[in-house]
Amino acid sequence: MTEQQEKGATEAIRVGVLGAHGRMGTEVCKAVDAAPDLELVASADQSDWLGDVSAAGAEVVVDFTTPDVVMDNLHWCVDQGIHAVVGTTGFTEQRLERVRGWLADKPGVGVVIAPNFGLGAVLMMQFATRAARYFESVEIVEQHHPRKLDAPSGTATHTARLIAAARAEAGLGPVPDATSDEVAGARGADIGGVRVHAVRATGLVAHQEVLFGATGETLTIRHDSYDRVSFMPGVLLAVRAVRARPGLTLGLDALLD
Ligand SMILES: NC(=O)C1=CN([C@@H]2O[C@H](COP(=O)(O)OP(=O)(O)OC[C@H]3O[C@@H](n4cnc5c(N)ncnc54)[C@H](OP(=O)(O)O)[C@@H]3O)[C@@H](O)[C@H]2O)C=CC1
Ligand SMILES: O=C(O)C1=N[C@H](C(=O)O)C[C@H](O)C1
Repeated sequence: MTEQQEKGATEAIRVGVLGAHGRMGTEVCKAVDAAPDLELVASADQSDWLGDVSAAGAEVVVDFTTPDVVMDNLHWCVDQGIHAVVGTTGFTEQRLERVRGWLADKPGVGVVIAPNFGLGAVLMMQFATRAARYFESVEIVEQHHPRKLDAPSGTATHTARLIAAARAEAGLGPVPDATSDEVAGARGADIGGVRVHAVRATGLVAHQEVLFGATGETLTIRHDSYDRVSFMPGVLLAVRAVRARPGLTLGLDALLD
C-alpha cells in the first residue's frame, strides 16, 4: 500500500498550514507530510487567500505567522468551523478573552494555543512554577535568533506569569532589588514583578534560563531548542487532539497529561 493509500484508508486528518514558508511553517509542512495519519491539504503564506484553505477541506489549521495577523487568521478559522493549533506569539489576556468569545458562538470548534510546543520547554515551565514559591529572587533570561520579531518571547512572558501567580499564592512579596532604573532597560522588562531579559544573537535558536535565588544558593532551570524539529512532536500532538477538545486549550500541558 502506498503512503497516499494508507492515509486514505485511515481517514487522515486534513491539515492546512498558515505561515507555511516561514521557519516554523516549513518544518510543520514537512512533519505533517511525513505523518501517516495526517494529510497536508493547504499551505498558505502572506500572499495567499485563506479561502483556498477552506476550499481544500482543511479540518485543522496550524498557524505560525506573526502576532499582528494571527488574530484575524484565528477569527476566520473559528468562523469557518475549522479547528486551530496556534504557535504564534502575542496572546495577551485580552486576546484570549476575544478568542473565548468567538468560540462561545461555535461550540464544536477547538483551539489550542501554546507559547511553546517543545516538550523540554513545557517541563522547564512546570519545574520553574514548582520552584517559584521557595525562592525570594527570580529572573528570566530568554535567548533567540536575531530575526525574531517580538520580545520578550511568548515562552518567557508565559513563564513570568506562571511564576508571578505561584509567588502570589505562596504569599511572597516583591523580588528584592535596590538597583536604580537610571539606564532604561538595564533591568529588563517587568512582567508581573518578574524581570525578563531578552538576548538576540546569530547562532541561537530558542533558549531560556530561569534563575532563582535564596540566601546562600541559586537554582538555574534551563532549556535549549537547537533545532525547530524539537517543536514538531508537540505540534502534531495538538493537531491530533484538537478536534476532540472543543473550546480553548492553553498550553501543551493539558494534552501531555
Ligand atoms: N509555540 C512555539 O512552540 C513556537 C512559536 N514560534 C512563534 O511562531 C511565530 C512564527 O515564527 P517563525 O516561523 O520563526 O517566523 P517567520 O517569520 O519565519 O514565519 C512567519 C511566516 O508567516 C507569514 N505570514 C505573514 N503574514 C501572514 C498571513 N496573513 N497569512 C499567512 N502567512 C503569513 C510570513 O510571510 P512573510 O515572510 O512574507 O511576511 C512568514 O512566512 C512567531 O510568533 C514565533 O514566536 C516559533 C517557534 C516555536
Ligand atoms: O520565535 C521563536 O523562534 C520562538 N518563539 C516562541 C516564543 O516566543 O516563546 C517559542 C520559542 O521560544 C521559539
